[in-house]
This record gives sequence, structure tokens and C-alpha cells, in this order.
Amino acid sequence: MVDYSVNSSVALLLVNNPPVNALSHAVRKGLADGMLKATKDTKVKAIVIAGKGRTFPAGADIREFSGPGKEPWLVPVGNGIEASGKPVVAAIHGTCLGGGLEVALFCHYRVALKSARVGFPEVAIGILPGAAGTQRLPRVTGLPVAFDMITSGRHVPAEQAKKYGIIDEIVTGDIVNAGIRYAMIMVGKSTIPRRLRAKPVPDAENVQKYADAAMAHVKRKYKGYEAPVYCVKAVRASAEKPYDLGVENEKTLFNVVGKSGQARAQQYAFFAERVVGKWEMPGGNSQTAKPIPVRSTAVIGAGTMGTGIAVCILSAGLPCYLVEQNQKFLENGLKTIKALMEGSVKLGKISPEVGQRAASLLKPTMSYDDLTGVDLVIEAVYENLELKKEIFAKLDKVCKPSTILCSNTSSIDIDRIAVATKRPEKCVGVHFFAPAYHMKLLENIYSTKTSPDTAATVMKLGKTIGKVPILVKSCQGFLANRMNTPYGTESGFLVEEGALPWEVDQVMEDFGMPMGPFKVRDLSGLDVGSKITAEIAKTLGVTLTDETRFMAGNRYSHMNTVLANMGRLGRKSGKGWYKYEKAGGKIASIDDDVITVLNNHCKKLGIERRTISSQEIIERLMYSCINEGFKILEEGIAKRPEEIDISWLYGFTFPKYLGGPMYYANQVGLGRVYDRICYYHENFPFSKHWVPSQLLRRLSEQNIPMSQWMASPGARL
Ligand SMILES: CCCCCCCCCCCCC[C@H](O)CC(=O)SCCNC(=O)CCNC(=O)[C@H](O)C(C)(C)COP(=O)(O)OP(=O)(O)OC[C@H]1O[C@@H](n2cnc3c(N)ncnc32)[C@H](O)[C@@H]1OP(=O)(O)O
Repeated sequence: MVDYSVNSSVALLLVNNPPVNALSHAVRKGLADGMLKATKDTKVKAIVIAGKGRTFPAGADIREFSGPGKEPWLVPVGNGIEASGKPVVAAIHGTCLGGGLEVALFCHYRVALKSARVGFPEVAIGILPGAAGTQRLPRVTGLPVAFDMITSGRHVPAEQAKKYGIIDEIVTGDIVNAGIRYAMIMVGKSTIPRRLRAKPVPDAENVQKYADAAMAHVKRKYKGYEAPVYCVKAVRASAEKPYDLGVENEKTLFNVVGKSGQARAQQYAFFAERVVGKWEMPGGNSQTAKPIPVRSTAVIGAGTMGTGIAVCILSAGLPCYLVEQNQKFLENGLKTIKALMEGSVKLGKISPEVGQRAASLLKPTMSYDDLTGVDLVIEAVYENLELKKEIFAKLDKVCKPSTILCSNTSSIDIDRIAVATKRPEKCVGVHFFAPAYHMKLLENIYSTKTSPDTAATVMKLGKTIGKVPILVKSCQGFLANRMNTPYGTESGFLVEEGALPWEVDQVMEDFGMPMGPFKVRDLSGLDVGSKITAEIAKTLGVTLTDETRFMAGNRYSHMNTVLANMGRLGRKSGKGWYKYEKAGGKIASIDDDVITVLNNHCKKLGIERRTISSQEIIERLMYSCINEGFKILEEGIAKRPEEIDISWLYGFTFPKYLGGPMYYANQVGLGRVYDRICYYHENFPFSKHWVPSQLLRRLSEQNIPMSQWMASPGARL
């Protein structure tokens, strides 16, 4: 796990634990043994630690966190490195993260390739740097940078890290040779002044100010997350306690936060994200399918979704045609894209160079004939089957035979669109979430005809444009929107039965959702929901009135439409479920008029309003969706619970510290969830979403935990 060799007078400890050289027990032991050997060998005058393959160690082996762990721990190994009288150089390439960066900070010198990145991403998996990182980094960078890096987990490029003092020199060429060359220069130099433990934390007297600011920041930005708070406490101690006590304090904090349910959930989410990349569909999988190279693209439709998608593609450096049917729409679309790209540059999401390059990659057009040679087209017009079929038929005619045709439909079965072409095997769904340039989920959908190579192409494209792609089977609503539907429906019923919109929102925000369901409705516009309902009613031949309570035998709430009909369209009109400071305002306040409307609505329908507990709100919103999630698994729409959890984490900003709805259900206990679903089914027989899933019934009756079903090692942590 650590290859030992001596090159002239320099010992090389080459960590060899693919794929990311995680600091497993064997690696820690290898480093400790290597240090001993090099110390004893009088021919050795300096030591280099590096990683074989793609990276310097990218951290501890997260899978080991589920067990009791085994000595040697990383801190004593690091102490051995630091105490060495022979200079030790960390030669960094790839991603030097977490425990990897801690090892590097125990070394006396750090050199790195320009392409390397360093960071402490522990916070993202619910923990804190636990091998003295919270004590050593502030001694190098000072408190503000240390608070920022450790609470955000961001990866810092080598050149920036040099400015922070983390890297001593940027080197070129082969990293091992560069490390050895650097080490030879350091031969004979005393290591004592390079030992970070003895250095004071710069500006320590201002610790109170920096720590208060960092704490306020994490409480606002990472509301509900425990790890960032622990990170602040640990870093703060670096300036308030002597080094050894600071390390002791870090260990105590690590042991508390590391055993928390949040840490387990976040580590599950980490592995789940990797699991969904290993997809499977009839006829192929991620190992066997061959993505076609995508060098040029086109987006049809310059509306909100089309422009957002174009921004994602352009930001990744891919050329993109933007197609509209008239000049004005096209010009508006171009303006939107320009504004979004400028915003991304301002926010530092992309560099000014990338922003500039993107402008030259964008090709506006009103002619489909320009698309003859593109490799992949994404249709992003509004939800209308006939229109989508018309576009697919046109594309089928003009595009070369190998072009992949994608639809950004949010619900229409892909088979129904693909019939318009002679290449159904090259038709696929690519469902982006609004705002497309921001939300990380990409829900890719295969139809009965989609080929594995086509699926592989859109899965790869997802990664290229910085999304987390999942692959699901086509059905009405696919995975994400289908499963999320009961969430909206039940929230409507709750306010009809007695809860107030702001009570429901508060409960769900306390649960961890960034915004309650009624604030979300106000944001998207009440007219949007009422138009969708009107469409469904039309299809079903139902005439909607203020008294309508059922549609096709299913319970229905008309309240959203009642408010929309009053001109209360949400934020844009200054009033919706809440009132706002102005039309287009963002500050929601409670509106007594809504209570009056609700009371009148209930009186008209003969509904006696009652007090509804927070527990009931959570159960009705979450368990109804979880039940649907099990049906989605049962039907094979999603292969594994991980696809479902990832869709919620990145499509609906479900809190990572709960892992995702399926992981959450497992934590609550499948038996309990099933019993409550049966209870609600008995009480609300006219809601299809409460008909219990057979799969859930079986798992619950046989006492099979969900974790047995999950492919992610994190499920068993
Ligand atoms: C309280 C109970 C504790 C009891 C135990 C006691 C221990 C006490 C000692 C504490 C010491 C703490 C030390 C330290 O402070 C803690 C840490 O270091 S935590 C880890 C920090 N590092 C990370 O979080 C990095 C995570 N990895 C990544 O971000 C990315 O993988 C990457 C490195 C940027 C590479 O990205 P990609 O190239 O895209 O590759 P993948 O992401 O697909 O990964 C490839 C493959 O590797 C697996 N993997 C990656 N990182 C780890 C890891 N740290 N541990 C285990 N496995 C890892 C990943 O799952 C993929 O696997 P595959 O899917 O191919 O099977």
C-alpha cells in the first residue's frame, strides 16, 4: 500500500491504494513503517511522500468510519513525520484532500503541480478534519482562510494554495521527480523551524471576532447542519489552546460529530452519488455501453429552460446552437444567456475566460438546416406532446443519422415522443430542474427503444456539464416529479383541514427543506398550478368549480385555484399564499385575508377545521412520497433507492443530513412508515397515493431493512 524506495539520498514513500489513495489502515501502517525505515537508514538524507496514479491521498478511507478503526491512527503517524530530523516533502498532484492534506501539513515542505487541488471536504460528509487539520491549517493560513476552507470544504487550486502559504512551490513535470529534486535542495536543513505545531496562529488575539463571524455565517448558510458548527469550534480552539490541547479538543469534537446520524446520512449520500453513476438498463450498463462523442450541440427553444440548458452546455466549453422560431424570441433568449453568463462570472462559478469563450460558442439560429452536423440536440419547448413530436420529426429529417435527440420534458413518456422519428433508439429524455444552470440533478430517461449507447451519452454529458446524472425508465412523470406529486397534493389537503400555510412551511423548513411548499408555490406562481389542474380536468372531462372536491374519484383541493382566480398569483403579483412587500417582492408575511378565504372555503365545503400536529404534517408530506418511491422501485422505474435519494437531494434540495427520503424512511423504520401509510389510507381512501406499496408491505412484514437493498457502502455505515 506504500511502496518504499531510495533514490540517491532521498527515500520515496509512494502511496499505492487506487483509485484515490485513501488513507486506509494499511496505508497508515505503510507510512509509519516507511518513516521508521527512512529514519534508520543513514544513507537517506530526505524523504518524499507522494501518491501513485491519479492523486496524492484524497483523504481517510470513509468506509472505515463504520468500524472501530485500527492503529496506527493518523495523528501519531503524522507526529512521526513532523518529528523527523530529515526534511520530509509532500509532492502533491491530483486532489490532496482531508487526511491527505493533514499528512501534507505534517510534512516540512509541500510542492504541487499547478493542476493539483487541496482542501478539507470533511464537512460535506458530516465530520471535521480529525488528524490535526483544524489546528495546523490556521497556523499556516491564519484564521479567516482556515474557517472558510474548513467550513466550506472547497477545493483550492494549487496557485491559490500557494498564496495562502499551504504550498511552498509549484513544480512542473513528473511530480515524484520534482519532489525528489526539491527534497535534495532541503538536505541538511534543520526541520525544527518547519514544524507547524510550534508556530503561533497569526492574529490569534482576534479569534473572537473571526469565530463569531464564521459561526453566524455557517448557521445562516448551512442551516440545520451540525458539522460546520463543529468545524468552527475546532478551528477556534487553535487560537485559544496550546497545540496539543487543541488536537485533543478536535478529537473529542470529531468523536461526537463523527457518530452522529447526520454524518452517517451524509456519508451515505456521498456513496449514493457514486452508485448512481453505475447504471443499468435492459441490454446494457455503464460498463458495457459506449457513449458517442459529443462535440457540438443544439437547444430548441430559448425560453427559461432552453436558455438555462444552453448556459450549462456553454459553460462546459461545448458549442451550442440556440434555435427559436422568431427573431424576437431568439434575441430575448440571447439576452438571458448573456445575463446568466455574466452572473456566473461575477459569482466566480466560471472564469472570465470561460465566460468569454462561451459567447463565441453560442450560435443563434432560426433554421433547423443548421443542425445537420450536430451530435446532440435538446428540445426544450413547453409541455405539449404534439409540438414535441413535430420538432422531433423535423430533427429526424435534418440531423445526421448518428445525432441523439433529447427532450427536456418533465413528464411526457419518451416513447410517445420518439414515435415521431425513425430513430427511436437515439431518443432519450434529459430532464433538467429549474433553474437549469443551478440545480445539479439531471434526470435522464430511457424509453422502451432507447439504446444503452444513447443512455451512456447523456449520462456522460451530464457529468461533462457538472450535473449529477441519474438514469430512470420512462413513465408518466418519471421518477422525480411523479414521486414529488403527493407532497404538493397533501400540503393542499392539510390547509383545507385546518393547518395554515405558514404553519406547514415552518414545519417543513424545520424538517430541513430550504423552503416550505407554500413559499415554493408563491415562487413558481399560483397560475402555473391552476393551469395544470385545469388541463388535467379538461382531459378527464371534469368541470371545476369552487365546490369541486373530487376528480376521477380522487380527492382534490381547489384552494390554489380560488386564490389564483382572485389575482393572488404569488410573488409576482405581491400576493399569493402570503403577502409580499411589493409585486415581485421576496419578503413573505402572514396574510389574514388568506385565513378568511380558507375559512370561507371550508365553510362552503362543510369541512370542520382542526388542529394538525407537526408530526402529522411531516408524515403526510413525506410518507405519501416515500410510498410512491417504493412503487417506483416496484415498477423498475428506478433501479435502486439511491436514484430516488439523489433525485431529491439534487432536484428538490432535500437536506443531505437526512440522506434522502428512502434513507430517511429506513432510519424511521420501514415498519413504522408502513403502519402510518396504512393508517392514512384508511382515513383518506380517496387518495391513490395512500394505497400502500406492495414492496414496502413485504419489506415491513419481513422486517427487511432498506439498507440491505441499497448498493451504497454508505447505507451500512
Ligand atoms: C466517529 C467514528 C469514527 C471511527 C473511526 C476512527 C477514525 C479516527 C481518525 C480520524 C482521522 C480523520 C482524517 C480526516 O480528517 C478525515 C478524512 O479524510 S474524511 C475523507 C476526506 N476526503 C474526502 O471526502 C474526499 C472524497 N472523495 C472525493 O471527493 C472524490 O472521490 C475525489 C477524490 C475528488 C475524486 O473524484 P472522482 O475522480 O470523480 O472519483 P470518484 O468520486 O468517482 O471516486 C472514485 C472511487 O473512489 C471512492 N472514494 C473516493 N474517496 C474516497 C474515500 N475518501 N474513502 C473511500 N472511498 C473513496 C469512490 O467511492 C469511488 O469508488 P467507486 O465508486 O469507484 O467504487
